[in-house]
Amino acid sequence: MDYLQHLLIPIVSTLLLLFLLKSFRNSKSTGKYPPSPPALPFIGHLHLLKSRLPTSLENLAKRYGPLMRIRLGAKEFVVASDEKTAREILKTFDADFASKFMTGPNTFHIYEDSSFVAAPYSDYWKFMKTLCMTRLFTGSQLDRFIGIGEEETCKLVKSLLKRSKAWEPCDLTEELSEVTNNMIYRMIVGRRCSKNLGQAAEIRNFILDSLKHAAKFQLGEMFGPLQKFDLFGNGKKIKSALMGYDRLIEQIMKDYEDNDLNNCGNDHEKDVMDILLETHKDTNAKVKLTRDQIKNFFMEIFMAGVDTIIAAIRSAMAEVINHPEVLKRLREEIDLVVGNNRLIDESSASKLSYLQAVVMETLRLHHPSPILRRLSRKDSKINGFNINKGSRVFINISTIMRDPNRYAEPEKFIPERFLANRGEVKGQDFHYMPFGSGRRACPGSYLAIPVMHLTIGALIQCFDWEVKDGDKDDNKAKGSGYSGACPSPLVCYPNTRFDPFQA
Ligand code: HEM
Repeated sequence: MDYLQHLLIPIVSTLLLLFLLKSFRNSKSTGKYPPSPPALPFIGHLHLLKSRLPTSLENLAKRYGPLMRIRLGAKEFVVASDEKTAREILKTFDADFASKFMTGPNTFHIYEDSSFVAAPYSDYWKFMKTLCMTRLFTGSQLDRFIGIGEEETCKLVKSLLKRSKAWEPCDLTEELSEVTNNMIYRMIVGRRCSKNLGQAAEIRNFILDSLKHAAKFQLGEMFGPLQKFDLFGNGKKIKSALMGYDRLIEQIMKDYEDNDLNNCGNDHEKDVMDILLETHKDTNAKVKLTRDQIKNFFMEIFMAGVDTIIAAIRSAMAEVINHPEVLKRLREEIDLVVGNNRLIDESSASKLSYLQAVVMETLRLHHPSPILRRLSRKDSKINGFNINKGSRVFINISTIMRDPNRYAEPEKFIPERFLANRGEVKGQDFHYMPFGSGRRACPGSYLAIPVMHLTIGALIQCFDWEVKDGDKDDNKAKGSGYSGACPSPLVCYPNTRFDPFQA
């Protein structure tokens, strides 16, 4: 015991001294660095994050301003919470903040340093982003994806017609989950595997499993030194789920390779896997893609694309069900433009301005991924404050998109506000940026928007909706975690209003 005391006293005193020195240094530089709430030793400001991350950060910003510093365990963050500060970071100094940082318990990732979504601003990231914007998610691939979207929407409507006939409730979130997952899967590997949609479900299960165990890491465990000890065995479970995914995707890749992937000539016939494997084999390509990078890219596309779309459609449906006046106006518009003898398709959806306004308002009020991340690549000055190279930056778009100076009654669902002022989703309005902005903006917006129009349009055109337990859905994000895209169940009865297959 004596021995232990002799050992502990100097360790604790040294740590305390280091902490006091650091606090003193920080307090001396308050004029130059963004303000920060008082921190506790070791945990920093973790104790101040009492609700969902975006809400906690919003509450702190009300006291400490639109640019503040916080510490979560061992890691320091700068948090931007208003339009002007966001514009500085995402436009004026976009290149200086074009890197990102990994979140989550990375120690257990099996494709180390292969991320695209969290990659630093590197040759690999630039190469992949250009590929996304020129071949993977635009042009003929976008046309292919919209065709897939229309087919999957038809399947969804047929499945709901059956439920309606049997007066069975359905969990709309679950139904949307299958449809959206199939869409992304078919876009990626549809040329070879479109018949095997069981594989799509398997991939989703592995990825969901890994995310479920990752979510069990407490913020303190995630940002502190405890992560590598894997105290509760969640790291091991993450690894095991990722290995399951790896086996499956490896098998799919081999199947493509063994079956002569160069079989199809133009991009219109290729799927995303074709294009990536072709790039992988191209000896003249600017960047040599590794197998791990391809596998990780697909996993990240599932993560970035599936739950965001599900969460957004789910929130839109709950809002429309909760607001009968919105439902009525939406339906009148659909009936007028599409008529009552065919199912809505993409070309008619693009003419429905109220439907588009409903989607825009949903993404403003219920954003599935409410915090943008950046990593500063050099020392800079934002709002007159110093930001050091290597600072991790959070941009709280959930707060920015509910700024009362920009939006009257910001907590209310009012699609009409986007009729008067159409706005746009490409990230040039820094008070409305559901797909982010600047170099790191979302490359999937061109896919997501038409799918949302199509699906919501079809659900409103064909069914009346009744929430199973009560009149309304509370439409609150249930996730306490990081991304916010935790779509909760929406159990309701679909009541057939129009059957397009009998028309
Ligand atoms: C409603 C649906 C979606 C929403 C709300 C959404 C939103 C976002 C946001 C806010 C970002 C971060 C942007 C930034 O930091 O400036 C992002 C990044 C990204 N999204 Fe989406 N997204 C959606 C759908 C999709 C889809 C369907 C795909 C692909 C098929 C996709 C792929 C990506 C990728 C790869 C990134 C990382 C880009 C980079 O780091 O350069 N997203 N998304």
